[in-house]
Amino acid sequence: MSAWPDGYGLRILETVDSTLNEAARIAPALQGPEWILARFQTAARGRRGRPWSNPRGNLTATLVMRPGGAPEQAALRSFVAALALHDTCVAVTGRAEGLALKWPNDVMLNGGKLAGILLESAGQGGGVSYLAIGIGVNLAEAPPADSVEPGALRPACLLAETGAAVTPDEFLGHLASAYAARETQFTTYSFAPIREAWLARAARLGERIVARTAKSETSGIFRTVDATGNLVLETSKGPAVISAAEVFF
Ligand SMILES: O=C(O)CCCC[C@@H]1SC[C@@H]2NC(=O)N[C@@H]21
Repeated sequence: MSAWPDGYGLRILETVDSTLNEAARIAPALQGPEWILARFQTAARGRRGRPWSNPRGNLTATLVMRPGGAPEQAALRSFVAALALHDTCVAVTGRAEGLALKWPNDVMLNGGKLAGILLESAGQGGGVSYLAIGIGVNLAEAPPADSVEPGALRPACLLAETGAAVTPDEFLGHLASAYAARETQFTTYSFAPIREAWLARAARLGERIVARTAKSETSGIFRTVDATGNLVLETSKGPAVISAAEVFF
C-alpha cells in the first residue's frame, strides 16, 4: 500500500451520523487536512438531499481541510477528488478499462455508478472556513438498482465488477496518497492540468447528454468543462454553460 501522505491526519470512527457532520464538528480546531473514515454511518447523505446507502465494507470517508482562497477555487476540489478516486481505482484493480468520470464528480465503472462525492463548506465574507469532501465508494456491495431514481445510473460495485476485494482501509490508504498528489498538482499549477486529466477520463464527451435542474432541462452535445468547472453543452440555441445540474445519459 502507498505510504500515508505527510501532513494529513486520520481518524477512524466505528459509528457516526455522517462523516460530513463530523467534519463540521472538528473543523474549528483543525490543525491540517484530516481524513475521517467511518465503519458505519447512521445518517449518510448523498447529493440533492438523497440518502446514501452505506453497507459495511464500502468506503465512507470525508476529507476536511481549511483551504483558504475563494469559494469557487475551493469547489474545484470536487474534480481533484474525482481524479484521485479514479487514480485509486486504477491502482487497486490494476486497470483503467471501464472506469470513467461523470460530471461533476461521479466515478463510473462499466457504465454504473461506483462512487459519489459530496462537497460541503462554510465561510464568511467571501472566504472558506472549511471544506469537507465526502466520498462514498461501493467496494463490497452496491445498493439495489431500484433504489435509484428513473434514468439515473445503475449502482455498481468494485468487487462484483472486477473481482477486486479491497477493504475500506486499504482503499483509503491509496486514496489519501492519490489525493495528496492531485492536491499538490492543483495548488502548484491551478486547475488547468486537473481539468485536462479530468476531460481525458470523461464519460460521453462529444455525445448528447441531458443536464437537469429543479427548474429546467438542457439537452446538448457535451463539448467540454470550462476553466471554472462548468459543463458546456452545444445546444440548438448555441452553447449552454451550466454550473450545477444532474447529468443523465
Ligand atoms: O450523492 C452522491 O453521489 C454523493 C454521495 C456521498 C456519500 C458520502 S459517504 C461519506 C460522506 N458522508 C456522508 O453522509 N455522505 C458522504
